[in-house]
Amino acid sequence: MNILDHIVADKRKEVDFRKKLIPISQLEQSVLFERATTSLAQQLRESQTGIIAEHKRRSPSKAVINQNLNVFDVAKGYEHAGVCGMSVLTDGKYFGGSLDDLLTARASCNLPLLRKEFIIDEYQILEAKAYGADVILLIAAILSKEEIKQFSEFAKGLGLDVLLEVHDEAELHKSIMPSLDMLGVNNRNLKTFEVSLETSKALSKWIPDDFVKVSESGISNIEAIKTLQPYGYQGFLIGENFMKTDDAGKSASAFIKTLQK
Ligand SMILES: O=P(O)(O)OC[C@@H](O)[C@@H](O)c1c[nH]c2ccccc12
Repeated sequence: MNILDHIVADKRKEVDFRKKLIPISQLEQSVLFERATTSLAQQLRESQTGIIAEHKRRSPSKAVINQNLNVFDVAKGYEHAGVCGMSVLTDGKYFGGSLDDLLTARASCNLPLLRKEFIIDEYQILEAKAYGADVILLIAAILSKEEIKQFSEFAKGLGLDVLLEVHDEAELHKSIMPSLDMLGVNNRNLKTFEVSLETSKALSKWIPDDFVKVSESGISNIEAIKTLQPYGYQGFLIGENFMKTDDAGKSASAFIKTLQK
């Protein structure tokens, strides 16, 4: 089994347990369930910079990135920096995140929030909504075409944007459907952790213009963005580069200022 198989196997157990603990009716009673969401896709279309900044404490590929920052400050800092949206890792076992992190980010800023999670069940989409997300991530590598359709339509019904993540041509071809807002190309192979911006370049031509193109992972400098923009990318998901510093918001701010020059 590769790491992704392990994550998904653990996730199935976790979701089964959560379902027993908190019934859907309770999730639907969250005040946030009625909140009007903000479209990240729209923000990216209107932006010159397109930065989606992530909160990530650790990852299976890098071990600890930073355990010392608090989500409330990071969210405020990112908002202040002028990012388009924030991604919040909610997986606990492999990334050290939680749904509480999402809630804290929601309480701290008005940015569109992406629930960064390994979604394998509609229940997790209801959780995303109940904890203040505006966007969900769907990962093509762990879902069938039918699941992508079912989950994305379900999310759209709740007013959430959908970012669909792919890593190769086959995943992309099975995924293109009208219920998605953004197509993300992950430069990191989640099975081997290899990172290459070439992945974004190679796949861009297969992404129809009606989707906002997002390049994810391994972006650590302005040059990477300048290289990817001509390929039609309008969104750039950056985690480690900001999170590894003492002040993620400040790093994002400096990055965006340089990008605007
Ligand atoms: O820290 P980086 O290299 O800037 O990457 C951020 C983000 O793209 C990455 O965390 C990510 C992309 N897709 C995922 C799916 C699950 C978990 C994490 C991810």
